[in-house]
Amino acid sequence: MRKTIIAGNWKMNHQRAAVRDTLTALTEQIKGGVKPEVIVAPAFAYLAEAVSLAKGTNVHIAAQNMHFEENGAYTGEVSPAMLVDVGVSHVILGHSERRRYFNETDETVNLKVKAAVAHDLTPLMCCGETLEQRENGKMKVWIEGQIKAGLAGISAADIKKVVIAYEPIWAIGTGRTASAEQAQKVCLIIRNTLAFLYGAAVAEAVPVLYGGSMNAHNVADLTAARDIDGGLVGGASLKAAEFAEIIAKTIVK
Ligand SMILES: O=C(CO)COP(=O)(O)O
Repeated sequence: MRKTIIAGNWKMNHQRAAVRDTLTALTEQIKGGVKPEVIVAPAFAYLAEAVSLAKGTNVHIAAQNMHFEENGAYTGEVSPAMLVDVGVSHVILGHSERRRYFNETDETVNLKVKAAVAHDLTPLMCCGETLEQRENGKMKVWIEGQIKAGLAGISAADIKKVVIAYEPIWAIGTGRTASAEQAQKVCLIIRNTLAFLYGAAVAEAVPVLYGGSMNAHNVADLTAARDIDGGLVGGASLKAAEFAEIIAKTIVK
């Protein structure tokens, strides 16, 4: 059975007081036994504080990015070892905003996925197509390419430590969610690509999440789909009550 995961990507939102208030309220609201695994990704500045707030609760803390090197002259960067050192357990890699605004490529994403796995950090590797690619019939080839390139050199043993997030760029922050049918179709493409690379049994074990305007109204529909194993939630994860509702309505198959 695959894990079901709901992850909140806070992006560049929430300063110290809001991090504290939201995490405290969230852990309170979901403490009575939670079915999906819950992850929250605050900004770098608050990771240590978030880890200490989440200690002893069922919320895991993720970073939103990292460098692939251990240390060195990389001004402004944070290494995998530093994330582990502060108690972070997961890391979002290759988000489309990082690809678009910070020149992330499949090659750098791949180096980061390898580094994460080597440090026992669980990577949430993102992929997703633009509206133009979708409308031009290029979605399948694009997604397969992102998965293959992002996972190059990752062994069958290590892929079991990886989570994939399908985030169609046209659905992020737009209020325009992919329908459950559209999202399932792409998550199946991803699983078939994993099966091509690692065999069907291994592919069945890898969680594939959907992200893009996910909310309390659409989460049940989306997570009921066979190959959607949870969500990577942006805007709707910023308020504890709304995020807790999403978690509560997630279908764990
Ligand atoms: O990018 C996302 C999560 O990583 C999705 O963002 P929204 O849920 O705000 O569309």
